Amino acid sequence: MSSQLINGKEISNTIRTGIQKEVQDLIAKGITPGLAVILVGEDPASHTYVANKEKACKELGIYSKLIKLPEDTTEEDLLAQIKQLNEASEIDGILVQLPLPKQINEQKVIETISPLKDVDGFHPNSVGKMLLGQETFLPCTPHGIMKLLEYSNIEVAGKHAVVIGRSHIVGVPMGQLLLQHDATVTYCHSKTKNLQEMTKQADILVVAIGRAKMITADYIKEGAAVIDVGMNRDENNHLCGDVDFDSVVEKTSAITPVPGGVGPMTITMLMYNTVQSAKTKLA
Ligand SMILES: Nc1nc(=O)c2c([nH]1)NC[C@@H]1CN(c3ccc(C(=O)N[C@@H](CCC(=O)O)C(=O)O)cc3)C=[N+]21
Ligand SMILES: [Mg+2]
Repeated sequence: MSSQLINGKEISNTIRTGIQKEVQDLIAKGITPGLAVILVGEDPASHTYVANKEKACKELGIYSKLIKLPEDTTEEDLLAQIKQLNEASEIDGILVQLPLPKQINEQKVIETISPLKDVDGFHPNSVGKMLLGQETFLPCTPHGIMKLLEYSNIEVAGKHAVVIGRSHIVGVPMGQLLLQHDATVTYCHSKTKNLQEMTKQADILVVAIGRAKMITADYIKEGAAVIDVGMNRDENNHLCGDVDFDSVVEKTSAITPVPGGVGPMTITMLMYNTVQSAKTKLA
């Protein structure tokens, strides 16, 4: 079967063109959207993601403020920084890059961010609203995946969607958004028995495990759409996903690559949320 390559880079660019227009309109009205990114420590992958976020802001005309803090930053100092940003009128969105060093309680950090500036959609206030189907900031990766499906004309309603992974950042909200679009949703995780039996029922399979190339052809139903959230390094230090792309591609009707699939969409939806936040300043 011939498979559709879901080009996240291209879909991102299409959506970013629309966002750029919105930014220009806001700037014309005296409002420059602003995003603050706090990066604690020296994790190289985090530095790459943050650099990509900065680049996207620059391209779209969004003001970005990067705050780099040392690995040994205290929780108290980080919370104080966040509180300042909560009050800063030039800042519409606050993102604290995860994971954080072990001396810092992530949940406490997330709950300190003003829900009005929670462009990651991780605050309990945002999570609760999402669960209830109320308007709020949606978490960027699951929201980006819904956009990939939409722009690729992959129907969700009535389909069996299987999500592997139950993180608060990806798996759990992913299943919820798919449910809201009328999919039948199954969650799988590390304690799931007979994972292959589950995934072989998926019309739409979303993989967010964090293990390089774990999902091979044996896990895939013929004609499935496969979305790979993984971001790993293989034995040659090349970026790769959780899906063994070469093994599964022929069985799929559509599939995302890594890189160039979900990653760019995560950043695009962050830009989207930041602009949505800035728009609340309009009279
Ligand atoms: N508070 C918070 N919010 C996040 O949204 C968040 C986070 N913490 N911590 C880490 C994860 C991961 N993440 C990615 C963003 C962009 C790419 C991305 O741009 N990927 C490119 C390639 C990147 C590369 O070249 O290494 C691609 O897939 O094409 C990947 C991963 C956001 N995250
Ligand atoms: Mg993380």
